This record gives sequence, structure tokens and C-alpha cells, in this order.
Amino acid sequence: MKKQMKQGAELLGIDSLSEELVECLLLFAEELLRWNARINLTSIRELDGVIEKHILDSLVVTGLLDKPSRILDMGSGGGIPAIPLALALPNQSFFSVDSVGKKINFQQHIKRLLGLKNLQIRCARIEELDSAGLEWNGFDVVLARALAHTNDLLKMALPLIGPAGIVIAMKGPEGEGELASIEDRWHRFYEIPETVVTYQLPFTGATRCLISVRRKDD
Ligand SMILES: C[S@@+](CC[C@H](N)C(=O)[O-])C[C@H]1O[C@@H](n2cnc3c(N)ncnc32)[C@H](O)[C@@H]1O
Repeated sequence: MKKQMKQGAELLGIDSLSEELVECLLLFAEELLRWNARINLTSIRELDGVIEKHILDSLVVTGLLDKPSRILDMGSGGGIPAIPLALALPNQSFFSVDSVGKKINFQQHIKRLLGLKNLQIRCARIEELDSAGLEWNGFDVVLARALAHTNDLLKMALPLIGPAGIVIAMKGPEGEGELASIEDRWHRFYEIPETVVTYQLPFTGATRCLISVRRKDD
């Protein structure tokens, strides 16, 4: 499995993964499946599927996170993409939010197990998070994977993102269509799109799309 993870990363153009990082990512994947027998964290049941569709897919975002940032993952579920990214980018600060307590308990377990100091975790509804009430005021990057339509993500992110911050929507093949249907009102607040990256997962060839949108300076 370690070889598969490294090979997949190479095929996706992700910077080479250290042995220690691969071990941590693998442990996360195994724990995700172990807890999945009791609580619903993922529909994927096999380790190779978790590695490709959750871990490697999360790591593709590292290519868009080049400078030290405060990063919010909205609706992170079992910690995806926040946990693989926090492991891969120890100098970036992550804040992971989901409204389901059992999923947050799993993330807390992983944080303890892997000693993840750059990850904060909160059980809350996104709409009830107010940047003024957070320790961090205005995120540089807001991520969301499999949470909602891009229009809804832009609405959720607006009160939480700082000036010139970016929203990255992690999408499947529907991404291009969603981009075309972004409502006019969001062009007042965001540069749409900042970038779009379309890629294929390395083993199944499934299509993924990263839509990146920058908030305009106030
Ligand atoms: C389909 S799952 C995706 C989880 C994870 N991002 C992934 O890619 O595996 C969507 C997650 O968003 C959470 N969620 C949905 N609406 C939310 C909201 N308004 N506030 C916080 N979390 C929310 C759900 O509890 C669920 O865990």
C-alpha cells in the first residue's frame, strides 16, 4: 500500500512523500475504515480506494497552497481533506468543521494519535460559525469537498474568508457545469474563476476538478 501511495502521488505530480508521511497517511486510512464499521465516515470500503479517492485526491490541493495560510475545511466529515493536508503541510494551520459529533470524535482521535498540532477541530454548523467568534479572524483559504453546489459554498464561505482569500471547491466531473452556473451576484465578491484544475485519479481514471475563486479586496 505504501508503494501504491507513492506511485499515485508521483503520477499526480505531488511532491515526493517522505516515509514518515506515508506511514501517517496509511494509519489515518486504516483508522478511517476501522471506525467506519461503527460510524458512517465513507462509502468506500477498501483500503486502496481510500488511498486513491480520499488521500491522494486531498493531496492534489497541496499544489494550490504555496504560502503559509490559515485554512478552513467546511464539512470535513472524516477529516477529508483537512487531515491528509495537515499531515503533508505541517507549517500551514488547519481548522476543520463538521456538524456531526461522531465524525468530529473520529477527527479528535486522529489528531491525538498522530500528534497533529497544526489542526483545530470544531463541531458546528458552518452557518453558525462567525469569524468574529473564532480565534482566527478571516481565513486565507476555505476548502470544501463533497459539501454543496459551488453557489452554496460561496455563500457559506463569504463571512469566513479574509480579503483576497481563496475558496477551493473540490469537485467531480460536475465541477465544470457548476462553474458555468455560478450566479451573477457572486461576481461582486469573487474573481470567478481564479483557476480551474481538472485531473484524473491515477488508478481508476475518475475525473476530479478543483475550482478556485478569489475573494475581491474590500
Ligand atoms: C458528503 S460529506 C463530505 C465529507 C468530506 N468533506 C469528504 O470529502 O469525505 C459532507 C459533510 O458535510 C457535513 N455538513 C453538511 N452540512 C453542513 C453544515 N451546514 N455545517 C457543517 N457541516 C456540514 C456533513 O455532516 C458531512 O460530514
